[in-house]
Amino acid sequence: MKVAVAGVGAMGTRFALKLKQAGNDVTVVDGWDERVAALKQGGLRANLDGEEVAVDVPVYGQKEVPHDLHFDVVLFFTKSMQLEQMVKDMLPVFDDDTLALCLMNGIGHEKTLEKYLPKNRVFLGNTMWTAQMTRPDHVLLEDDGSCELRNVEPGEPQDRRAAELVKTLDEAGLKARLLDDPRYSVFRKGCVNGTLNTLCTLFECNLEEFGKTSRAHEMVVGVVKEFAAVGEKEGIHLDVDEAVKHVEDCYRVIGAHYPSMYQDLVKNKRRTEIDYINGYVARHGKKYGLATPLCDLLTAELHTKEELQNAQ
Ligand SMILES: NC(=O)C1=CN([C@@H]2O[C@H](COP(=O)(O)OP(=O)(O)OC[C@H]3O[C@@H](n4cnc5c(N)ncnc54)[C@H](OP(=O)(O)O)[C@@H]3O)[C@@H](O)[C@H]2O)C=CC1
Ligand SMILES: CC(C)(CO)C(=O)C(=O)O
Repeated sequence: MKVAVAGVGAMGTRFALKLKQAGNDVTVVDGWDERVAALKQGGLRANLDGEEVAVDVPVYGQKEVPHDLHFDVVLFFTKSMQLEQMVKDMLPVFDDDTLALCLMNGIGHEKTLEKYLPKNRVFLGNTMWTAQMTRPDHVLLEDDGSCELRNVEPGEPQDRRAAELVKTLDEAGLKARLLDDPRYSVFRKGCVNGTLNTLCTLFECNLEEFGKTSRAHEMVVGVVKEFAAVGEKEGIHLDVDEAVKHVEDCYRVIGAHYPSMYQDLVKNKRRTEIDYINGYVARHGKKYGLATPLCDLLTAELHTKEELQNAQ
C-alpha cells in the first residue's frame, strides 16, 4: 500500500516504521523543521523493543510536498491543534481515491477532515500503542498496543477499504481491528486520555503510579461519567463500567508509560491537547445544558499549568 504519514513525531514514526518494515511504500511529512532535517539525514531512527533501527523513507516538509505524488491513504498523526493545517497542506496530493485515516487522540477530528474531504473517504479510530520522542532524531517505541478504525460513513467501497486498511496495519504488526462504530471508539479512548493523560500530567506521574493512589478509581469514574453524558447527547451510548475497566487496565498493560500529554507539557513545555479531550466534554456539556464540573476544572487546571510553564 502507498502510505503517507502526515505528522511523524513519536507515534507517526511507530506507524511509518512498522508499515515500511512490512513492505509498504511509505512517505513521511512533518512541519517541525528540526525533525524534518533529522529525518532527511538519518531516516526514521528508533529504539524498537530494545533494538536500534534506522529506516530510510522519502521525507518532505509540510509546505514542500510535491503535488504529483499519489497515495492510497494519508495517515494523520499530528497533535490535535496542528491537524487542520496539515490537512490543508496535504490536500493537493489527495486524488479521487485517496483515503484519510486519523488515529490521533482527541474528539471531533472527523469534523476537521470532513471540512475538506468527502465523508466517504474519512476513516477514524485510535491507537493504544505508546511512543516517545527522545530527541528530534530518535524515538522510543516499547510496550504492547493495538489500533482500531472504520470509515465514518457506512457503504461501499469504503467498508471494503476499511477492511483492507485493517489488514495492512495488522500485517505490519500494529494489531489492528475493524470497528463497528468509530465515534464510540473515539469517546471510549477519550475516557483513557481524559483521565490518565490529564491527571498524570497534573500530578507528574506515570500510569501505574497514578493507579496506585487511593482516590484514582473515584476520579476515573467521575470523569468517565461526564464523557458518557456528553456522548449520549451525540448518539453514543458508552458502557461506563466497561470504559472504566478499559482505563484501569492501562495501569497493568502500559503502567510505566508517561502519557503523551505529560511528554508535551512536563518534558517539552509544549501546549497540550486538553481542549480536544476534557475541553471537548466541558464545551459540549455547556451546549447541551449538562453539568461537567470535573472536565471544566481539569481543563482550567491544565491551561493554568501551561501558563505557569510558559508552554509554547
Ligand atoms: N505518544 C504516545 O504515546 C501517543 C500519542 N497519541 C496521539 O498521537 C498524536 C501524535 O502525538 P505524538 O506522536 O505523541 O506527538 P509528538 O510529541 O511526537 O510531537 C508532535 C509535534 O509536536 C512538536 N514537538 C514535539 N516535541 C517537540 C520538541 N521537543 N521540540 C519542539 N517541538 C516539538 C512538533 O511539532 P511543531 O514543531 O510543528 O509544533 C512535532 O511534530 C497525538 O494526537 C497524540 O495524542 C496517541 C496514543 C499514544
Ligand atoms: C498511551 C495512552 C493510552 C496513555 O494514556 C495515550 O493515549 C497517550 O499517551 O496519549
